[in-house]
Amino acid sequence: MFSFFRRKKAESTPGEVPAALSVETTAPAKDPVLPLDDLERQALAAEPRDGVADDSAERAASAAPPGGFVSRWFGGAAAPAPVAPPAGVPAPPVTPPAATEIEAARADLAPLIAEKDLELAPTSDTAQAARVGWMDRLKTGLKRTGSSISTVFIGTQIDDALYEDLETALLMADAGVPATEFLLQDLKRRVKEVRATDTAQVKGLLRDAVADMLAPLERPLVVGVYHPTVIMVSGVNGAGKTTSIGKLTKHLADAGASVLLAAADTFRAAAREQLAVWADRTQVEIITQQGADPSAVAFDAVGAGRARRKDVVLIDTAGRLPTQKHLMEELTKIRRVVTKADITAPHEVLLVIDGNTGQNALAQVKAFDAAAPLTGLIVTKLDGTAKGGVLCAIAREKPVPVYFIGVGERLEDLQTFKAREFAEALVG
Ligand SMILES: Nc1nc2c(ncn2[C@@H]2O[C@H](COP(=O)(O)OP(=O)(O)OP(=O)(O)O)[C@@H](O)[C@H]2O)c(=O)[nH]1
Repeated sequence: MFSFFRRKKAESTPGEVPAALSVETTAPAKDPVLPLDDLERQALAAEPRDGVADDSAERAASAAPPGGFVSRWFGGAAAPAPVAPPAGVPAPPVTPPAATEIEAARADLAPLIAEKDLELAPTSDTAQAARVGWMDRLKTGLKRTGSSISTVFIGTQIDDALYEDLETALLMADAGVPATEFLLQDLKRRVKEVRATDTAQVKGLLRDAVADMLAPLERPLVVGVYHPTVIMVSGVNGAGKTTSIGKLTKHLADAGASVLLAAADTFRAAAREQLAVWADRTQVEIITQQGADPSAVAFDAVGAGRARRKDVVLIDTAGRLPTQKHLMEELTKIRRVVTKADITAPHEVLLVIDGNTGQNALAQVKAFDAAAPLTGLIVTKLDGTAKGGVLCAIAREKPVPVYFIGVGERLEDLQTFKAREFAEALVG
């Protein structure tokens, strides 16, 4: 699910709900590669880039509230102006608002919320089929490797052997030791509580336990509180970043948001071309600069997003491995430079993980979070994996919200993560 708050027109009377919502119509991208024009360059050049305190550490700490699940912070209805302070003047501290302030901001914005919370719900029969298909394919994957959790419950006895088999099955599905131990204990408690007498009941209780464990990861991606909402997308090579950006762009554009893509993978020509294809398909603009510093592209894109009054700027970054220290540092730099272009940005830092990666996905979450604090995940390729249990490991050991799951290569194959559905697919 993502919530999309419409832009409040500057000329609107306070409290007045604009009759015609002010989201721009995205112009068809005739030439998908749009360099900054002179005026925009001058406007950006006029904005000092120096003297902005690096508040990333403070923000990293503050963006992780107890439990670590609230993935974003709001500046309230009156978001801080997205400009850098004059040179030499230290940046004002960016303090995340308290929960009550967030609620107040939401209430203020309520009349401006488009339609209501928009959800990446299946909009067509095809998408509905893809969703059903994903659940089937996840279950099939688990069966194929002989690690099906479901088969554990074929017998009738609730005994130690059942729990042992279940432990093995959970570990085989890459749930990891801490999550597996937690789930087993939780399950035993539930079994005792309801005095379960047959294994079918136990299976249902395990579904509940997994769903409860994953529930905190089910969070909406909110865009539209900031203009533009700047979303950085990171991940290892081939995880599905560009494809996911394409899919997300489609959903955002369908919801009426104007999107600007930034190809900050400046090394691989194919990566830029791939993003340009998605831009073309979804009819949005894209900023690319061959061979440029990725941070410079990101900086320019944020500036262009403001100048062109975009609702969302999506920054695609190059694939990198956590072991490639210099590339991880580059990610830190991109994030820092984005903050220089807009002191409130990036508003979201997403990590795309390949659902087939299993336990390594957890290591990726930790490593990327250390380089550029994460606010959300997109888990791809869940249409054919035996390792979906890793989400339990993430929930237990490094809880970062899962905004979306990828269940195929088509545009409509991006689904909102639903803990209960996932638990049902995993447990069978
Ligand atoms: N089956 C399946 N394939 C996917 C999914 N998401 C992405 N892919 C495929 O995975 C491959 C890699 O996707 P990309 O989007 O190019 O990955 P990337 O992370 O941008 O790659 P780099 O730029 O090389 O780091 C492509 O063939 C995609 O079609 C998914 O949810 N399911």
